[in-house]
Amino acid sequence: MISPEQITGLILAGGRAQRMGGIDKGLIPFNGKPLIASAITRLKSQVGPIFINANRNVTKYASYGFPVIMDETPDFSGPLAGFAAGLKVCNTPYLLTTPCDSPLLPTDLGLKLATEMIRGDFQLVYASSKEADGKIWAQPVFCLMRTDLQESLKTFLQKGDLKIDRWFKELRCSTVVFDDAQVFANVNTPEELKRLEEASA
Ligand SMILES: Nc1nc2c(ncn2[C@@H]2O[C@H](COP(=O)(O)OP(=O)(O)OP(=O)(O)O)[C@@H](O)[C@H]2O)c(=O)[nH]1
Ligand SMILES: [Mg+2]
Repeated sequence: MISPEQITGLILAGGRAQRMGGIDKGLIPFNGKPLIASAITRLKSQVGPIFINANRNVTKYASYGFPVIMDETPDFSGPLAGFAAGLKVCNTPYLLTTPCDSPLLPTDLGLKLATEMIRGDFQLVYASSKEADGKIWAQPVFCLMRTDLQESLKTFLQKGDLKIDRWFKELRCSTVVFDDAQVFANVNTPEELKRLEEASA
C-alpha cells in the first residue's frame, strides 16, 4: 500500500502553449479560475507535498503556496524536462505528475496508479483513457513513478532523447485504463477551452 504522504505531486506547467498562442496555459481562466487552481484542488488530497513546474511567471505560480521549480534546461524540451526537475527535488519515494491543462483530472488518479504499481512491482505506471469508440489512448503525463528513477531519466536525457514513450520502454512499466475519457480532457486551443468550459459548467 502506498499512502498519499509517500507521494509528491508535480503539476507540469512548463510548456510553451503554442497552440494557445504562446500564453502561459496554467494561468488562463477556466470557468472563472486559472487552470492551475483546478489541478491543485483535484490533486491536493491525493499527495503529500506539491511542486509546480513552470518556466515563466514563477511569482504568479508561487502565489498558490507551493514551491515552483523550473526546468534545468531553458529550451522548452518537453515534459520529461519537468519530470527531471521534479525527481530532483522529490523527498518522498514516489512522484505523481499531472499537466496544468486538464482541469477535470481524476480524483482517484494516485490511488489507482499506486495500486497497480504495488501489484506488479512496477517502476512507473501511467494512465490511459478508453475513448467513446473503444480505443485506448496513453495519457503519459499522468504518471506515477518511483523517485529512484532520477538517474535513469538523467542518463536518458543526456543521450539527447526527449520522447516520453521511449523512456517508458526502458522501464518496468504498466498502465491503468480509466473508462471515463472526459477526466483527461485537456485544453490545447482556445476552441477546446470554450468547449470544455461549456461541457463542465
Ligand atoms: N517542464 C516542461 N513541461 C512541458 C514542456 N513542454 C510541455 N510541457 C508540459 O507537458 C504537458 C503537455 O504538453 P502540451 O499540452 O503539449 O502543452 P504545451 O507544450 O505547453 O502546448 P503546445 O505548445 O501547444 O504543444 C503540459 O502540462 C505542459 O506544460 C517543457 O518544455 N517543459
Ligand atoms: Mg506540447
